[in-house]
Amino acid sequence: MTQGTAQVLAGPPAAAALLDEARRRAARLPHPPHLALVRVGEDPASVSYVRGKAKKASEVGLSSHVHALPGDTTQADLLALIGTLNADPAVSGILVQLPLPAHLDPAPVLLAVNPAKDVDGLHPANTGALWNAHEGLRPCTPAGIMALLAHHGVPVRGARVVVVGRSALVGRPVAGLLLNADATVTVAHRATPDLGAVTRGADILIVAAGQAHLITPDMVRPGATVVDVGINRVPTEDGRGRLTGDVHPDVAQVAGALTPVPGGVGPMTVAQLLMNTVIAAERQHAQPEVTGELVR
Ligand SMILES: Nc1nc2c(c(=O)[nH]1)N[C@@H](CN(C=O)c1ccc(C(=O)N[C@@H](CCC(=O)O)C(=O)O)cc1)CN2
Repeated sequence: MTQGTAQVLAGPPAAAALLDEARRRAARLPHPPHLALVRVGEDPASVSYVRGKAKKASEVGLSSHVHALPGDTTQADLLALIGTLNADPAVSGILVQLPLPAHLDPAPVLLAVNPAKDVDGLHPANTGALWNAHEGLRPCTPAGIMALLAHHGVPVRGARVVVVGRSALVGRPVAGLLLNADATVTVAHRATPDLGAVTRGADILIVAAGQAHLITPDMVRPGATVVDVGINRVPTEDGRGRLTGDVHPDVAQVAGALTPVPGGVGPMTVAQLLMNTVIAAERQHAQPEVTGELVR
């Protein structure tokens, strides 16, 4: 039972709209915004994501450079590169691809990025701004989810939203963005007893738990909007593997609307990164003093 009745909330058209806006706004700036992509090691998924980000950047008129560091790069060398990129006025945005190899501690690395260039929105200055509803750069997947819902006309204001997952990359920041948009937000996680009782209360259910098919049809209110953020690679007979989400395909029989995996939230992450780079470049153009090492 994989063919359902739920409306498909497709990512590509929403991503295309965001990319069009990024292209238009970038063209108004005196110089193309520049995105520095930092990757450490050769994790195949990270190699592919960073390559995709650089390709999309050039499609919307941004310049980019991939700083590919060897897998045995030290914390000090990585921090030194970030310092150089912070101080370079030609660099509009800096993204450090995650996860980093196990010997590197991501917290000081994210803290080292100038918040004005933090196009991943993960510096505490930006996460604090998010939770206080102040201006700042927003994390890409959460902001992409909000743009996806808006593109497909899903109202958030006043909705009961349940977020499953509390990661720094998705669960926590998307909860903050939803609160700022006047939703009533519940965050559930692995210690939540009777998860189904919580998720059945959702008008909008956002699942970023990293567990394939965690959400089954009995856990979804009929007609609810379900956003599947999971990207799980499951083995196939040909050995190539297949992507599947955190939401069981049969949920399409119950939900009113559902994001597919692939082709749902994923493309929004990259589009939002490029939009963030344009926003960062616009602010730096208006306020050149924040581009150096002054702002932490
Ligand atoms: N510094 C960051 N690291 C990571 C982030 C992030 O936002 N910032 N997010 C993820 C990975 N990611 C981007 O980096 C990402 C994941 C998925 C997609 C995507 O378009 N997925 C496609 C399927 C792609 C495939 O076939 O493999 C889809 O869902 O349709 C883009 C970006 C972790 N790291």
